[in-house]
Amino acid sequence: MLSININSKKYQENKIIDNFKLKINKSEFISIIGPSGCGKTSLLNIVSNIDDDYLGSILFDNENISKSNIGVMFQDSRIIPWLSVFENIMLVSISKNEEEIKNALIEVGLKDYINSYAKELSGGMQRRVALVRAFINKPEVLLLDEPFISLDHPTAQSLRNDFMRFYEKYKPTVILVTHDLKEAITLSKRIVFLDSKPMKVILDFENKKDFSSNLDSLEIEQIKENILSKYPKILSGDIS
Ligand SMILES: Nc1ncnc2c1ncn2[C@@H]1O[C@H](COP(=O)(O)OP(=O)(O)OP(=O)(O)O)[C@@H](O)[C@H]1O
Repeated sequence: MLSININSKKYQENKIIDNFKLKINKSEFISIIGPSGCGKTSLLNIVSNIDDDYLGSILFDNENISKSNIGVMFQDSRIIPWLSVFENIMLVSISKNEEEIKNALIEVGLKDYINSYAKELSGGMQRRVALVRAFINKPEVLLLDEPFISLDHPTAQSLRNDFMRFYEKYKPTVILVTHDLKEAITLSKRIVFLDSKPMKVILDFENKKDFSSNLDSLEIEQIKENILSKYPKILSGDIS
């Protein structure tokens, strides 16, 4: 279990998180939706150990999260442009297993680009490299900050499919931050809606849909409409 318990997070005198608690089961995939500025990125920074300037504790399997293997994926791919695709993955790989890296790149359709410079790839391909990088060390916890944003619809859709294949294979505990309610409904069985000042959970929604459906299906649209009509308070200008 991932146990998030943040008593306080401040930037200077501005307290953005106050007594926030969230428990996520092992291998559970949750989405987090909340208004801009409520503290989602700050939360991911704390869980991923990027930020240790807070009061509270983050435990995974009852141990401090700093002992866990954590993967991340952000809005931008954050790959190194002057290294090859292969070198970008090798750089972060713990096992340094060349065969494994090549197979993972082939699995996301980058067979012909393994030795290309990362800067030569399209935005969608760069995001695939970031996807392989996020999973290459078989993380126990995977944190995603809008990883499918700013891509055209088919590219985003195919990246989501690749992502779900890797998720099913390695089953990490996942937190996905997104503003896209349909994306959250399509990918995750639990959606946590937040509000701001300070950050708090306003709805912890269990998504009981059949997980084979795709984002453009009528079923997903209907679940979205149901959620929005049943819980109008979660409506914010940031949800699409
Ligand atoms: N380094 C910082 N210094 C000061 N204030 C910060 C810093 N980082 C974030 N904040 C403030 O903390 C609050 C939460 O920011 P955060 O980026 O975590 O929100 P968010 O929910 O991820 O927003 P968005 O959806 O727009 O990405 C905001 O009011 C922001 O201005």
